Amino acid sequence: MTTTAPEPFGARLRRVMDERGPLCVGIDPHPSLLADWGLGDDIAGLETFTRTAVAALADRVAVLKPQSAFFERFGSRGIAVLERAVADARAAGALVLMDAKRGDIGSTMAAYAAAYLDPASPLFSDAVTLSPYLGYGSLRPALDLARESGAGVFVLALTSNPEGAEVQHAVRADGASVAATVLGRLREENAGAAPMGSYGAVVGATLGDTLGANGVDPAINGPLLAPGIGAQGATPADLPRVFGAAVRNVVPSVSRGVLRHGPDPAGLRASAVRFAEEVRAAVG
Ligand SMILES: O=c1ccn([C@@H]2O[C@H](COP(=O)(O)O)[C@@H](O)[C@H]2O)c(=O)[nH]1
Repeated sequence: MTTTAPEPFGARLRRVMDERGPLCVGIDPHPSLLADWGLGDDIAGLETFTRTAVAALADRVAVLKPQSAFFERFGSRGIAVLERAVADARAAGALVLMDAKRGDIGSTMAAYAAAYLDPASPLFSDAVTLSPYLGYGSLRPALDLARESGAGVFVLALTSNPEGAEVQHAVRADGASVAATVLGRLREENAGAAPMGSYGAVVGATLGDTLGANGVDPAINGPLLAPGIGAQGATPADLPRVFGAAVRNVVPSVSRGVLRHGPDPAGLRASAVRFAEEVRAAVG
């Protein structure tokens, strides 16, 4: 029996970015948003919020990014809502990036990889966010399983929050910063991939021109998830200054900035369209 290799995440992402534009919308059911939408801070509220957001957006944005923490806080019933959201979003044509920021020693990392990157898992997603702070090499089980299953990863490099710099700009004995080291490893992982690799980085849209000032090159021949647009103060117009020539691989991400326009599905869609237009105007 012959089996066909799955199409790599990088190729699938490039295609949906070309078709729909590169916007990623986060599904972050904050307690305050549930209240604003007239919903209870309970499992019924979580379910209505999530279904509404997915139904409004999954047939038009490139990527939906559920924030796992907001589902985990409801225990197993929250995870069931998350599983359903992943399936519904993928069925409507969006790629799902599970924002779980997992990272652990290699043997445990293999279990996290099985949870998100094994197609047999109920939480299988097109990609997952990973934290490299147990050492980039500890992520190997996830990197290998992603390659096998045609999934992707986004490794934290330079996060959008101001506290990240003290760790990420720290300089190693050889003079390279932690962030530049993570980006360099991803560049190696993506070498030779076309149209782009499946190993992405998280680089905040909030960073202004600090990348250049710190000698960090975001060109990794892979996708660059850029959170921080909207509630954290960045705008699509900031993207060229942050990313320079690598801006073509940027997946700009906004959560509360769109979700605050719910619960009316038309309001959510109109907001996503506005952000998408601003991205197109800024990036081309
Ligand atoms: O550097 C990072 C990495 C991840 N995030 C996540 O993105 C969303 C941002 O939500 P907004 O409402 O658009 O501020 C959230 O889930 C974060 O955990 C990030 O902000 N920065």
